[in-house]
Amino acid sequence: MTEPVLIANQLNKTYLSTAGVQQEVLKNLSLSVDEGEFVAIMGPSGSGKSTLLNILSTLMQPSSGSVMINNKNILQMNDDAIAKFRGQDMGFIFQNYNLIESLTVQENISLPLTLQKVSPKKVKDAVQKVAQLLHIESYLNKYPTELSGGQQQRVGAARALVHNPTLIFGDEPTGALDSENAREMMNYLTQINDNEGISIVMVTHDAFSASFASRILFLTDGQITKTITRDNQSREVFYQRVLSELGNFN
Ligand SMILES: Nc1ncnc2c1ncn2[C@@H]1O[C@H](COP(=O)(O)OP(=O)(O)OP(=O)(O)O)[C@@H](O)[C@H]1O
Repeated sequence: MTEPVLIANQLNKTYLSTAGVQQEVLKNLSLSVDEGEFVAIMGPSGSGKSTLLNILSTLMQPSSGSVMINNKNILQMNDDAIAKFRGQDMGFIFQNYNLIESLTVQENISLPLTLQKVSPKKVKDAVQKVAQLLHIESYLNKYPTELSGGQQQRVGAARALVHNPTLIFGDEPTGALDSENAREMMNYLTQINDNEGISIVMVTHDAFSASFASRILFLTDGQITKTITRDNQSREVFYQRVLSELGNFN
């Protein structure tokens, strides 16, 4: 039986506006993600997707509720333990890549390992391996500004993967890509999910990207109002299903 890598229980999040008005953005939301699962989170703008992802990935605290990752309660860890945990167990892929312009591609990808004080030889080997997988070996010595958007996105993905995380979080990982690069990124995520058993939790508004997931959670007003699973359907058939579900929502 597969074990859950992530269990979120009864999450609530309330923001206080500058005018002092409280807004409940997540409402008693619970979910779990199994080892090796690929989960997409969809929903209308403002439904709480990014807030949920930020809480699941330790970047934000909920108002109440708990989050367990690999059997550890991440809300009870101190800042040092959280930083170490993020560095070792999690990978992040964002829409805007978050690459550091003054560092080369090689240095950007190395960052999670350098921060963990891994030996230079091991860092080099790990970067080579991930660069091969993502077909970016030829521009390891370039700077991010010399690359196209799709290339930068692949470098961001390489950095998310270089330390062998057990869980990858993506916030609109194909948001800035054209359709060809989006397809390539999703094929790549599918490959690491299938071959390395890395679990993926991804927020997207894009039906095409979501159709690569094995399960899709639809969020409305801070609650999961619908879940669909791909089971043994082809991606193409699942894509049609996602489109029709989105039609029901909009
Ligand atoms: N830091 C914050 N302070 C106050 N309100 C916030 C904050 N972050 C988000 N919100 C509000 O919480 C609600 C949910 O925002 P969130 O970004 O989680 O939604 P989303 O589903 O990811 O939206 P989108 O698809 O537009 O990115 C919105 O109404 C937003 O204005």
